[in-house]
Amino acid sequence: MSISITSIPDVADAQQILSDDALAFIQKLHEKFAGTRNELIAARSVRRQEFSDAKAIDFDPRTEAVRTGDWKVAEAPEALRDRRVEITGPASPAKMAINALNSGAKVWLADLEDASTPSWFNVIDAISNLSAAARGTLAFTDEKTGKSYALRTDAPRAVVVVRPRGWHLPENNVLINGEPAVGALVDFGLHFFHNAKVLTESGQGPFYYLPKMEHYLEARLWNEIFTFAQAELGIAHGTVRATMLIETIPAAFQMEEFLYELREHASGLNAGRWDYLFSIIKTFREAGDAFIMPDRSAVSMTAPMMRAYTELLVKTCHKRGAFAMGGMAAFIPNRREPEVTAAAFEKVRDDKSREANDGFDGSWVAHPDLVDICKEIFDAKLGEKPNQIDRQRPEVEVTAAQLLDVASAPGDVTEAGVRANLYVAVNYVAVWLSGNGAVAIHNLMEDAATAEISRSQIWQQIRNQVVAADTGNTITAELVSKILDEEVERLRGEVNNEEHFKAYYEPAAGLIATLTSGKDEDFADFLTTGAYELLEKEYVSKS
Ligand SMILES: CC(=O)SCCNC(=O)CCNC(=O)[C@H](O)C(C)(C)COP(=O)(O)OP(=O)(O)OC[C@H]1O[C@@H](n2cnc3c(N)ncnc32)[C@H](O)[C@@H]1OP(=O)(O)O
Ligand SMILES: O=CC(=O)O
Ligand SMILES: [Mg+2]
Repeated sequence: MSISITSIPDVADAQQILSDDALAFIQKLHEKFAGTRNELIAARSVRRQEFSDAKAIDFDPRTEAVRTGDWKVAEAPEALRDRRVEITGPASPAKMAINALNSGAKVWLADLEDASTPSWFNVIDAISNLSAAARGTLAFTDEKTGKSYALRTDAPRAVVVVRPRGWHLPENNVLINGEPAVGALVDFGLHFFHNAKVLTESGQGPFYYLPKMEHYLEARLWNEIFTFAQAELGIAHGTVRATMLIETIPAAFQMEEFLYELREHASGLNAGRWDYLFSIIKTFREAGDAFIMPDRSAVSMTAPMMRAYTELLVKTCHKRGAFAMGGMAAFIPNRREPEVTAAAFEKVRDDKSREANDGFDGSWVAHPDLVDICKEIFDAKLGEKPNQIDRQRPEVEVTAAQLLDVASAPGDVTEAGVRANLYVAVNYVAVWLSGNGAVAIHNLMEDAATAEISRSQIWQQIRNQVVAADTGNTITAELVSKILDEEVERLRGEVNNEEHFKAYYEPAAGLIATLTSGKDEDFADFLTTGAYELLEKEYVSKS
């Protein structure tokens, strides 16, 4: 087997990050694990069709012994015993990495996933920033503003937990025998190769968040990867700690199995609510009325199916000695608009209070100005304790029917909701193509997961001939196409820069038009797969 790269991105230490030794490590990971990854990805769509045909999923009787057995995950290392507030955000640009590390949060989820466009520049810049952060040398001067950024030394910095790409995305800039590498293995492998030892020696470690898994065999694969990588670099078995996102509907039926598979490396589970909603829509997209979700803006964490999901997650984690981590409230403060900030603070306060009261051990925030609110709420709940893993929830009993009870979610499907979804989906993809994987739109954080909900809802509404509650119109491909044209024109006016519009918004609109058609052949498993192909095109910039 041979490994090559398409180019060296314009990042100061890119040569070193892409050294022969580092690439040889990626190649070994690929040789050992890419085949299994490919099989597991292929198995997803077979199972998805079965779930949709059955209009149901159930707990697997074959793994009953895991669910009833007496076992626990490995004890948390000191650096991960207190996770009451975690800030998420991309690891590139460096200023965001520094802002996150300095934010006062206990943990920084350094994101190469939902919040990141995986351009070659961004991937290598992220690894470069993570490497400098691990060594305490990360610094940055913003050429536009002249502002300098340095790591704080007056107070503890956030512990770094890296989220590699989901299993589905390739890395087209690393070729193994001429074929694209697996994005997740490149992200995991480069961070591990360069930083695992340094982090371990400094009292942290190679800590990861694992996204978008659909089956416990995918967790088993990660466990094998960790075991191999540790042995290969002479790092003690069990040094890696991974928090798995439960953010697909099949995964909700396998929380115990996920923790069991990774028990020697597991830190906990996270309730990734946005991808979870997307996964419900995706899995049951043609399964009829019982799975039609109300407008995205109407679905909240208090909907019965979301309560069932989070209650089961807390119960399962604490039974197994693992952390239960809350998810992302998408409301974003705005330093220039105090009333927006006040509204965001109130909504985030409600969200984090519910999570703390339910027994979560900590939660996520999307912006540095939200760290104090989350911290204050968990401080009040935890008192002197670093977490509330000792709080068992024996009273919680969650059935398959409750997890799948989409019909009870209050709210309607409206044409206004269709319009909002189209606006957000096109706008987000355009920003993504320009190199930013997260953006505030109408005071909400939008990232790959939230945009997935927007585009998949429309496909589902067309396919199931849903009637809009506000206009009485049936949502058809023709109606969506008309609204899409109107929203694209609106965006053209707002962007007010024809060159920029043509470079990013036109390809984004084309992609969204295809993905929302309601036709089987157009439902892509992931929006970012098509967007990634567009990234390759000449008119889309590298950073
Ligand atoms: C579904 C999920 O997976 S959720 C997890 C994935 N999503 C995310 O991680 C999104 C994280 N959040 C963000 O990326 C950003 O907050 C955005 C894009 C939503 C908004 O960013 P901006 O428009 O830059 O916000 P704003 O202008 O208020 O930022 C103020 C300052 O805070 C910084 N900042 C904002 N959010 C973050 C963050 N998450 N991490 C680090 N710094 C941040 C900005 O860089 C800026 O710094 P500066 O003053 O030094 O220039
Ligand atoms: O990754 C988190 C989510 O909500 O999706
Ligand atoms: Mg997600």
